Amino acid sequence: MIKESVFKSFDDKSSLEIQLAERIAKQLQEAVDTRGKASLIVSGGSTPLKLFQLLSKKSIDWSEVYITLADERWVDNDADASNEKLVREHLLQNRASNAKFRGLKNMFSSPEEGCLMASEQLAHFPRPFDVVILGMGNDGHTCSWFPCSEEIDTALNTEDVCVAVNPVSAPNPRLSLSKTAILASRQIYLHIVGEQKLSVYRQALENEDANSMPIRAVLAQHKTPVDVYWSA
Ligand SMILES: O=C1O[C@H](COP(=O)(O)O)[C@@H](O)[C@H](O)[C@H]1O
Repeated sequence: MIKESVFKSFDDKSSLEIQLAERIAKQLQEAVDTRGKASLIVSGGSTPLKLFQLLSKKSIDWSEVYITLADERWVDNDADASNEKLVREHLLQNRASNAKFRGLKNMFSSPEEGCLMASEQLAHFPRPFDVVILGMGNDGHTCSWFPCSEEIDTALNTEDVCVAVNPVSAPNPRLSLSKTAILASRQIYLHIVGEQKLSVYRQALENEDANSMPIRAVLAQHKTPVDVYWSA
């Protein structure tokens, strides 16, 4: 059993989103005040929509905040499955419309071909990343570290920033930040909602094989602080 992460439980989704948005905004502004700029890595999927909307209204020097994705589906940027589309529609709005956003998807036809360019685009991001917001799937994946993919070992062990992933049980080829890149951060938040994800999270704490439960690669490490925000 691992107990390194802080677990915060909320009775409802809305209280979680309000408090997490407040905390992230404070950390980003502190980073700008201290180091002149800040970096924020965000996930896609369905969980963070309201959190993004709240964050977008926070009073931060957004023009000094560099934002990218933890992972992307290799689809057009205007496709419904695109994480970039989600971020543009829900986070890069209001005050956050001034942020410096770099997506992971580029003109190459596959994530394997686009991987190098995507990594290079992130070269000017402030490191370590100030804040990383992760989600988690019911199969225990985070970012696009899919347990069903052939690339899972690479995603968890490469020193490269990005990795191409082809999940078998989920749609779309993906480009994901690697474990090495994600852990080179000052603060990671795992944002999960619902009883099923709580159960998956608990299984990940018990299961010693990160390849079959990749979120464990984030939870079972001592390098980077991880706060888990869960609500019913
Ligand atoms: O495919 C993905 O799934 C996870 C979890 O998504 P959710 O819909 O269950 O919130 C997400 O964190 C990741 O960025 C996304 O590409």
